[in-house]
Amino acid sequence: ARIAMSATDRAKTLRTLIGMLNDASEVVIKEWEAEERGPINTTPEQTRLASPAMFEARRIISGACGMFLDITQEPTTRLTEVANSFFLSRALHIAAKAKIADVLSNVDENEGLLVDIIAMKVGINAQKLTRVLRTLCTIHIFREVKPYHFAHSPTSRVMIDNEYLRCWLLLHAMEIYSATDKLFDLLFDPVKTNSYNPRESAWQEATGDNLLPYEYLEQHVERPDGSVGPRPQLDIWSHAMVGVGRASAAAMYADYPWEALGCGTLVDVGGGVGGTCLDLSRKFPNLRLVVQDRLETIRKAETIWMHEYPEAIQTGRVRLVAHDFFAPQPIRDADVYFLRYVLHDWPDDECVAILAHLREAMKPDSMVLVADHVIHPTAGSAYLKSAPSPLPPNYGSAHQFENTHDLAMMATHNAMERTPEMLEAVAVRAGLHVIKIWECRGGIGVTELRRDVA
Ligand SMILES: C[S@@+](CC[C@H](N)C(=O)[O-])C[C@H]1O[C@@H](n2cnc3c(N)ncnc32)[C@H](O)[C@@H]1O
Repeated sequence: ARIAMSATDRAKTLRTLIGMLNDASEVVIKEWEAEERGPINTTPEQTRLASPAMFEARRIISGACGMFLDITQEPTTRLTEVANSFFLSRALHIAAKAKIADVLSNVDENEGLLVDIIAMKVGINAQKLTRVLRTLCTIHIFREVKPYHFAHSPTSRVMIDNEYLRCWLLLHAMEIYSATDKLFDLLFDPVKTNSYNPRESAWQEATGDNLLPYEYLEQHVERPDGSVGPRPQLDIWSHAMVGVGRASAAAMYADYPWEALGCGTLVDVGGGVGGTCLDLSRKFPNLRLVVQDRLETIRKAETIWMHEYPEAIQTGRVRLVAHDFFAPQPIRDADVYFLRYVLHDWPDDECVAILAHLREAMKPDSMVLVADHVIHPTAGSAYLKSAPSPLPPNYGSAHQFENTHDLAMMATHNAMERTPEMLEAVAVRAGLHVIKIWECRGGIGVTELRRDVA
């Protein structure tokens, strides 16, 4: 039988949502006022990190607006909008590639810049560019201040002279975008649909070889300027990772109790060039740190650290060590084995292998800290705080990015973001358990794994 909400129920839900929007808006307004009164010289890190109240208010507003639209919109209209919303992404990709934000950086907010001038600078037909920009203006990215004259909106302004962000936006426009097209066929292929082989993902279908994303990006090719070297996309990826890492890192430092680690040893497994450890070593001078990654990455790390923080290396407080995380862990009995953005790159069997090597090296009170996006199941999780009713337990629309990013992991690595329950299932196979999750304001969570449940 069809179950439809009665008019009375719908009205009740709508009114509750309006109440929530009202209350959350007051929190946001108070924060804005406090910001205006507050000290001007906050560090960029503090500026980016919302207070816990602001973070919660934003989640509620986003979830409530999503639900409000769903209830009030005509269903076919809404479904149609979702079906072609990839053109919104495409319009943003085009604006990022054309560096429209920089072209408009000094333009008068009331006058705007005539589209013909913008078009000439970026090399796109003026009428077509108008339509791309109007698509974005409709969702409040840029503004058309008078006919054919464009200026910044508060949101588009963030893109000015922000190469890290530009690369992060563009990242979604390249192989990941082509892979979404291949995912469509792949999921219906009776054999390939069941593969969790990282070399059989939509990425390989899109690139036409069997290389993993990083192998592909690092592959030496002839570049547009005639030189031979890694693919030009690698630069965009590297910049994008710095940008996104910085944005989520501030919340991770603020919302996990790092001080409690005292003068313990933390091994950053698959730690890249050691960006997290660079921050941790400055903020928590008592910590002893080991960065492990593949040899080529560790070589890059050595150059960076000798420039950024040579004393940490010279005194031996920070060590940079080449190590394959699919081999036995050489550093035994460390207090913490830390994995940021590592497990989400791998299917379950590979994660079990990585964790089993750590389990083998752990003393009884060692822990593994996994920093990754946490998928909050739509029907809720015992490990995570549920949103207030009538929002879905995972805050609905406010959780959208975690889910779409999970699909990006599916398309690029045949891997996944995990729910706490999925991570627990993987951990158990390696002899570990999920003990606690610190939900950080930046969208990632820090999950503590131990050998024994206390
Ligand atoms: C997404 S990056 C995350 C880097 C770092 N943890 C961070 O949060 O910035 C994944 C890292 O895993 C490393 N990696 C991949 N395969 C590895 C392996 N078999 N052994 C060690 N590191 C590996 C890569 O070189 C890369 O630095």
